Amino acid sequence: MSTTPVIEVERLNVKYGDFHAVKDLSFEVRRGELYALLGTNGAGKTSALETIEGHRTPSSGTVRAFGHSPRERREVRPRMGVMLQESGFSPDLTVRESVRLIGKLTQRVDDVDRVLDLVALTDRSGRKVAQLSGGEKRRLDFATAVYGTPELIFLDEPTTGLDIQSRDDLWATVDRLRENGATIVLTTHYLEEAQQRADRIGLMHQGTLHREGTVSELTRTLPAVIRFSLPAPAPALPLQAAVDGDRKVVIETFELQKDLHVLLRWAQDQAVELPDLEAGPTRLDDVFRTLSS
Ligand SMILES: Nc1ncnc2c1ncn2[C@@H]1O[C@H](COP(=O)(O)OP(=O)(O)OP(=O)(O)O)[C@@H](O)[C@H]1O
Repeated sequence: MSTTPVIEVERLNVKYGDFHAVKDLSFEVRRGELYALLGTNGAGKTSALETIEGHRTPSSGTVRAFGHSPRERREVRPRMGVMLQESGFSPDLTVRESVRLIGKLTQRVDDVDRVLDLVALTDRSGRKVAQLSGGEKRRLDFATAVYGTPELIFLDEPTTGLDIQSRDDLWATVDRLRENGATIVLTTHYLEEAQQRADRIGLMHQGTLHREGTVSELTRTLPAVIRFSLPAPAPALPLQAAVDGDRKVVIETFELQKDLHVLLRWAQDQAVELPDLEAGPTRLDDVFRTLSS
């Protein structure tokens, strides 16, 4: 199997007139990976992805997909499925006509009924796009990415507007595609989805890639947190803590298990109850907050 990365981005810059939207962005996506490109609003994710997808020309830098420039459309386009934030299907087409059109535009081969079933739109196939609900439209957008089972799939905020069942269905489909070797590039503002699913994450802010790594690489630089309410009066705490005016306590620690043990032993010895006790590792949300702060 080839070890060439599926996507190689080197010092990519995207400018809109005077506005510098993507600044010296470099990253790679390896075959079979789920890479999540995350970031604050306006960070430049869509601009970067549109360039990789071949919809936009870089202001400078290089982008390669399967070792080719994305502008070599005939080489690259049939191998990549793209779910944009909005696909812009014609409102007058039916769902079935729209799905058939995906095949024509992408030059990928698939069975229209199979794809309709995959995105749970079989019973809407005769309906006009204009009559679909927001979630149904999003599932039709998903069809553009999965039609013909491409090797590389871009999902730009795929679950926005989807109910929980549709989200689960979408991720189950993505899991099956990955089992068959597909490479996925994801952007989402639902960080828990990236935390659960991404092999690696790139965090963008104001056009720049600030951090990159696995979830544990990104979160291990920040402390875990223990929280509880402290009844009054209470003996002195056994650990360094921040206590606010409502007697809510926050303990930050890099040794969660050890410090939790110390706290619980103290509470038992002192017969102190700890209402609202919760303890957990650092979440991606916390890493994210450090980006924009
Ligand atoms: N065609 C354009 N002309 C001028 N500015 C643009 C254009 N497209 C995007 N921008 C600007 O470039 C910046 C990056 O936009 P982009 O859509 O790439 O960000 P994003 O990370 O995808 O944001 P979001 O998470 O909000 O979708 C934003 O400030 C946006 O306003």
